[in-house]
Amino acid sequence: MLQTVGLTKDFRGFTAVNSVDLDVAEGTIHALVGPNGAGKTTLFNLLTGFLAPTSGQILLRGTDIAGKQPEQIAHMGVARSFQITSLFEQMTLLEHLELALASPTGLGYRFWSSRKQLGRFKARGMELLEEVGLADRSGVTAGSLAYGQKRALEISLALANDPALLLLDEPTAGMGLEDVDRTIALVKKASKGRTVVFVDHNMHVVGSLADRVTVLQSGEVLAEGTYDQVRNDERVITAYLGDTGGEHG
Ligand SMILES: Nc1ncnc2c1ncn2[C@@H]1O[C@H](COP(=O)(O)OP(=O)(O)OP(=O)(O)O)[C@@H](O)[C@H]1O
Repeated sequence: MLQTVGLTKDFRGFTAVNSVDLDVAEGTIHALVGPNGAGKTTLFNLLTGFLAPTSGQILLRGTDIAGKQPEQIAHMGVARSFQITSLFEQMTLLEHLELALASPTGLGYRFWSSRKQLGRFKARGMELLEEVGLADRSGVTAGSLAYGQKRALEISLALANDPALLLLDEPTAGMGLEDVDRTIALVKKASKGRTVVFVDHNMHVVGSLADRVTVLQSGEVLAEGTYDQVRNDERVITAYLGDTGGEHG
């Protein structure tokens, strides 16, 4: 589904992603982990076109998408959620979904689109809210949601255009235990029929979801394998013990 070959990103002489070879099989859930500053977010930004690579290839079902614009990559069936919430506080949940569903059509993100035009996305919007457990909140503004619900809304937005590849940047960051478990169940459900790549610092989340885990350190792949393989890997243990970030669980 997704392969990177020698993927590299330099920021004025500092190599944040260094010759990364990643192989994500179709239909799997793949975790990217690593200490703070390992290059996970930069890698995500490369995969989704928010950054252009310095060198290397990004093959999406065999087509090189390196250097393409985010919207071109989105049209090829890739969606992402962000580490920091990116919602419109004053808009209702259903309006968020309607706009997300309208965006790839001729309507685009036109806030002046008439209610009638957006209305045709209502049924699908409600289905998506149902999927993430927010159907009963469809008419409230995003600003009034609890943190965990905001993150669930963001996942529903990423799912709106039925992506073949879903990228989730720290889907459980800042969540309490209950929301974490709810999100694990949600991602499992959302992964049916698609490929998921996610970044998370919470090893409970990684162990519960990931078929494969790639461990990054200083921009390079340190280890790759199943969760049990990588967590028993000496190099991985050393990398984490050496990291004083302290949020890895
Ligand atoms: N635009 C930029 N310009 C210069 N350096 C950058 C830029 N973006 C990221 N970096 C550097 O690249 C390295 C990797 O950062 P990145 O955010 O990808 O790591 P990460 O693994 O996602 O970390 P975290 O777990 O803290 O989110 C860091 O040292 C960071 O300071």
